[in-house]
Amino acid sequence: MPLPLTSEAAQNLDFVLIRESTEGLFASRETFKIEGEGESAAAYDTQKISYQGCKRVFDFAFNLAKQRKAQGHQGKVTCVDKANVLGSFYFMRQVFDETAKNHSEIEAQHIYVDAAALQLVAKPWQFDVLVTENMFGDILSDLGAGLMGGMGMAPSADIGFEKAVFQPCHGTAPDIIGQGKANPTAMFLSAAMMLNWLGHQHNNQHLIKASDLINQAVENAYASKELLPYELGGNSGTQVISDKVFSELAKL
Ligand SMILES: NC(=O)c1ccc[n+]([C@@H]2O[C@H](COP(=O)([O-])OP(=O)(O)OC[C@H]3O[C@@H](n4cnc5c(N)ncnc54)[C@H](O)[C@@H]3O)[C@@H](O)[C@H]2O)c1
Ligand SMILES: CC(C)[C@H](C(=O)O)[C@@H](O)C(=O)O
Repeated sequence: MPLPLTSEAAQNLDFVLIRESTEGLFASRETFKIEGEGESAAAYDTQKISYQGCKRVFDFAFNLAKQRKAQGHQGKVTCVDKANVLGSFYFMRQVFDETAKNHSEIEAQHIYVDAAALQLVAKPWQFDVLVTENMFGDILSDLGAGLMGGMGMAPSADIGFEKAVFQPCHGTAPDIIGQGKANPTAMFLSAAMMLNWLGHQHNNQHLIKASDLINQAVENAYASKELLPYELGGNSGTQVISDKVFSELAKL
């Protein structure tokens, strides 16, 4: 893939960002309030960080790090918080430390979100699995997408205990609507993640194989050096990138 970071280490960039997506600051969408009027008015959004919400997302992060370690990755989980300022994040950090004790074969570390923003740009290859609150995850996942080449490159998944939704990280891209410039790669990679997840859920090797084939076709399409998406300064649009990925898929 063509990457914005030119350092040689960046060529081996491979981390997963896990975002708790049911609570955090976003939970306030249900309870938002404005008190007072005129110049004395103040708006309040309240962050919710629950023990159960933390526990399930941290267990998921450590289990993922374990699977990745078996595939040769670092075996490390980094909790991104702001525990030096907000009590809710101090609480979250305590649950992280408690959970880490049950996964002693995995290295556990913390980083404040502002430091994480710097480190994700300066040395992102130091990370393996990052786990964080909803709002921080919303912001850092776009940063992560930028590191891997842009919004059109980044797949994502919302994974529950039994059900999951897969979609690219990006939104509706209103600034490029109708121009044929949208990069479909994130959509293909999200579909591959979906097949992989379904394959593991249902113990179906065909689905896992189909997922591997899509990933390989995308990799081969970019390895050909024929593609440079608009978001990276090139002129490969939706049709060109799709055609190339389909033709690589047909060869596998
Ligand atoms: N997953 C989601 O449901 C999701 C995620 C983000 C934004 N949104 C919604 O989408 C709308 C637009 O939000 P936004 O503009 O902040 O974010 P966006 O992700 O739609 O766009 C951000 C930037 O990335 C570019 N981009 C996005 N997808 C691209 C692609 N496939 N190929 C090339 N470039 C791409 C856009 O052109 C834009 O410059 C809003 O209504 C927002 O709420 C939804
Ligand atoms: C549209 C918005 C609610 C959405 C989110 O934060 O979940 C988006 O920003 C995203 O990153 O998927």
